[in-house]
Amino acid sequence: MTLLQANNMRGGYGKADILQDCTITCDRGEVAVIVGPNGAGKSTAIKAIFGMMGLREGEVTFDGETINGLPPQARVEAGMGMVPQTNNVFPGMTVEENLQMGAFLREDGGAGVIDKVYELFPAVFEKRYQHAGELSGGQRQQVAVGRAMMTEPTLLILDEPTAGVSPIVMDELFDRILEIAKTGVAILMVEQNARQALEIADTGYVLVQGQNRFTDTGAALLADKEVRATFLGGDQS
Ligand SMILES: Nc1ncnc2c1ncn2[C@@H]1O[C@H](COP(=O)(O)OP(=O)(O)OP(=O)(O)O)[C@@H](O)[C@H]1O
Repeated sequence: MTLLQANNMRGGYGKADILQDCTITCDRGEVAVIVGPNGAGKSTAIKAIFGMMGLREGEVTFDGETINGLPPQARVEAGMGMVPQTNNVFPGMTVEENLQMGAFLREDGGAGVIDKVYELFPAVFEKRYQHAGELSGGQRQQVAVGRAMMTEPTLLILDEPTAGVSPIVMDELFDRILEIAKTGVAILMVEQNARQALEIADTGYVLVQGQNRFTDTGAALLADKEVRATFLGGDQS
């Protein structure tokens, strides 16, 4: 049974449907990446999957249960973790406090998990007593991912984790994300850096006007002439 199955999603803000029959799935240990032009509905798709937006049609199942009616907090309890695109850390709190905030659902306070997060992100460990607002963009993203990991999610959803970071920092973040996937966590990620993201994707979704335009392995999408020409900025290798 696939961990996340979001079938035929239709919905949007107000009267307009941004998502038009959009289907996204993601399984344990798999990296699924959603790419596509600006305004295609990529962020909207993951908002719907996380319960931040209702659907007019379609069904989202998680771990075998239909979760359409559940609010985000209940989805976190069910095993989803979310890293929003912006405002994803508390700048006036220390790094460690940020991580502890991520453990709000845990009865054990997350003591053992914080060590795992520090192991995954040594730079975060080094800065643990600094205010998150003082960190570089890449380090802040690591804290944001670490915060989401504090509930030990089975599905980690990331909205453009590499926005505004340098290529080196992007590679580093993708390496960490792959490491998380190797532990069996399902990763669902929206990315502007489509080429680099598809390189690490087991499955890629090219979304256009709220619909699946292409769905294939990351490698197959990177090799597809039309995808390259239309969505990956030309035919460079
Ligand atoms: N809260 C909102 N209220 C109304 N319309 C919205 C809202 N958020 C997004 N939209 C609109 O929905 C459409 C899809 O937006 P969305 O952010 O999902 O696209 P995207 O593919 O993630 O694009 P980008 O790469 O630019 O972030 C856009 O036309 C956007 O203006």
